[in-house]
Amino acid sequence: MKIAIVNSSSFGKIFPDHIKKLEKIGQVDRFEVDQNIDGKSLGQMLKGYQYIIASVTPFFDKEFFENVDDLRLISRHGIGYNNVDLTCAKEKGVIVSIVPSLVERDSVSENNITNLLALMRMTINSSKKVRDDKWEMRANFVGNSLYHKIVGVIGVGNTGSQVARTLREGFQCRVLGYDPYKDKLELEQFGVEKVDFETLLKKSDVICLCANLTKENYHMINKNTISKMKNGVYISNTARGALIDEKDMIEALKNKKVKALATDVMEVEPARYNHPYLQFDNVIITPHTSAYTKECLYAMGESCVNDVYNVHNKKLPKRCVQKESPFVE
Ligand SMILES: NC(=O)c1ccc[n+]([C@@H]2O[C@H](COP(=O)([O-])OP(=O)(O)OC[C@H]3O[C@@H](n4cnc5c(N)ncnc54)[C@H](O)[C@@H]3O)[C@@H](O)[C@H]2O)c1
Ligand SMILES: O=C(O)[C@H](O)[C@H](O)COP(=O)(O)O
Repeated sequence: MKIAIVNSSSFGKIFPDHIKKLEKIGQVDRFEVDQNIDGKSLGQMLKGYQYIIASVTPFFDKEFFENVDDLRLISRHGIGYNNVDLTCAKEKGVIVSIVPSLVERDSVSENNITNLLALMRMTINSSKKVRDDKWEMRANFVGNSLYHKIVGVIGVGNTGSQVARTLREGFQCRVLGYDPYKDKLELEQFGVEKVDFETLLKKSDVICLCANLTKENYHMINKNTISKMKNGVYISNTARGALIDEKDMIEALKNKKVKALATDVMEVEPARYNHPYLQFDNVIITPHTSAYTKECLYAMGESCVNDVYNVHNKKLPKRCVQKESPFVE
């Protein structure tokens, strides 16, 4: 048996005891590949592997599946599976798994709120002034309070519901939720008022993006939808970069329609130092690290190892995407 860990080997993301467990099943190899690697090269590189533990990149597309032979499982070290062509995986008999909901919920929702608070209180810029010996400039850092704001959560799943609960209980926010796949009652248990997209855009002081990326919601935050938002809205995105049309967001930051943006995710990752977002002081970018707490990463690794063991023992993984997703054709 051969197990490939792709783009997840660096910086201790997969813990040594997990590697040891995997080595009990077979040979474990690690690959670091460019996110733009073509499917054919990726498939040829991973030919002969039965199990892949995969990061958020690269893309496992049609060409990839055409070039692998006895692959059994792609275990996403994460929740978003937008980098895997599920239809082709299904045709080829490859199981695609993701980590159980609760594994990432707390760390990711925590980072959505952390980044949001850092934006609203200008924490990064004010702290930088102290390093630059400019304490006297403190009056430049009058922010906004998060307490009692109207927050719009787009995508009320694991992350979204926990963001909502924390902001409602902790910060006494009113939380509006837009999620076409969740009914009113489901949202109410998190204290979220179910609204349509237009209402959310129109009424929210703060918008938290927590939806999975699909063909339907690609660039859902664009010139048209931004124009419907309140002037001076704050946005925090921990879901996927491609939910936002970056060129339209840059325009909105320039004309101050959007007061500030925090994003942990970019349409093209890694984002480089010269990305146009970085011309703005009121933008915070974190390098896709919402899940990066020791607690969360350990549980993610554990889950991937369990998935490999389950498929190796002819059982289904705990969360098989093809079984549970409404987005599989
Ligand atoms: N930054 C990170 O490190 C990190 C970590 C975990 C997850 N994520 C991303 O965040 C996403 C959400 O994570 P989750 O655990 O909450 O997933 P989830 O599947 O529990 O929740 C996603 C929610 O979005 C909803 N949704 C789907 N399409 C929508 C649309 N067009 N408009 C509004 N809502 C829509 C779904 O119905 C679902 O309730 C993941 O798919 C992943 O891409 C990022
Ligand atoms: O979808 C997720 O859960 C995360 O975006 C992602 O998986 C982060 O972890 P990585 O794949 O970089 O290990």
